[in-house]
Amino acid sequence: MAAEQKVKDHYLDLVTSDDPHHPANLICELCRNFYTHGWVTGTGGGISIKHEDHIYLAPSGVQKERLHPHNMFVMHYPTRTYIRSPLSLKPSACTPLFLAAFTKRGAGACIHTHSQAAVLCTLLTKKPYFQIANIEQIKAIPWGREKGGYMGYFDTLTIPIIENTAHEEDLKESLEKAMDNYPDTCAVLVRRHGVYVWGDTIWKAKTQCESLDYLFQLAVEMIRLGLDPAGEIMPVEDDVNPLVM
Ligand SMILES: CSCCC(=O)C(=O)COP(=O)(O)O
Ligand SMILES: [Zn+2]
Repeated sequence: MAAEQKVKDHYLDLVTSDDPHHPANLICELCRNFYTHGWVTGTGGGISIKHEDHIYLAPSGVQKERLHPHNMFVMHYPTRTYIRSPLSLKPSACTPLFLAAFTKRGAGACIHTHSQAAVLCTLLTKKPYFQIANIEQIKAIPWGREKGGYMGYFDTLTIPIIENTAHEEDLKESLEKAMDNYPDTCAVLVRRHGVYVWGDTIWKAKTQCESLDYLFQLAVEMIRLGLDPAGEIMPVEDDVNPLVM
C-alpha cells in the first residue's frame, strides 16, 4: 500500500504546483479564457503544452472551461507513452495533431479552437488556403523556419485549409501534409471545424491564435462588405481628404 501510494503521489506531483505557469495550471486557466472567446465551446477545441520531456494534454469530451490540473494526461515525449492517465478519462482526440506540431515544428505549445470566425473563413472560399493582406495585425504572425522572423505589413498571409474528417485523429495525415506544403505556416485551418495554431511557447501560440482570430473576424466582415481581404490597398484620393491641402 505504501509503495503504491508513493507511485500515485509521484504521478500527482506532475500536475500539482503552486506555480501559475506550470503547464497543468496554464491549460486550465487558458481554456477558461478561450471559452469566453467561444473558442472551446461545448467541449470542442483544446490546448497542449510541451515542458521538457513531458507533453500535457486535457481529457477528451469534457467541458474545457471546467478543467482541473488533476484531470491532465502527461505523456513522456521521447517514448510517446502516457506516464499519467486519470482514471475513466481518455486523452484528447487532438493528441496526434498536437504531436505533429511538436514533432514537425518543434513547437512548445499547440492550440485548437472551434472559433466561428475560423470556420466561416473556411466556408467563404473553396480554395485550399485562406489569404489576407495589408493589415497591421499580420505583423504578429511569424514567418519562415528561422526563429524570430515575422510577416511584414505589405506581405500576404496564407493559411492552408484542410478538409474535415469524421474523427479528429484522422486529420493527422492531411495536417502533416499541409505543414510540408506550407513550411512557413504556424497554423492550419480545418474546413467546417476550426483551426490549429502552434508556437515556440504557449505565450507565442496564444498571441498568434489571437492575432489570427482577429484576422479571420476581419476577413469575414470585409467579405460581407464586398471587400477582398487579400486585395490591393485602395489608393487614397488626396482631393477627397479635406486635411490634405
Ligand atoms: C464537439 S467537439 C468534437 C471533437 C473536437 O473537434 C475537439 O476538438 C475536441 O476534442 P477532445 O477529444 O479534446 O474533446
Ligand atoms: Zn476540434
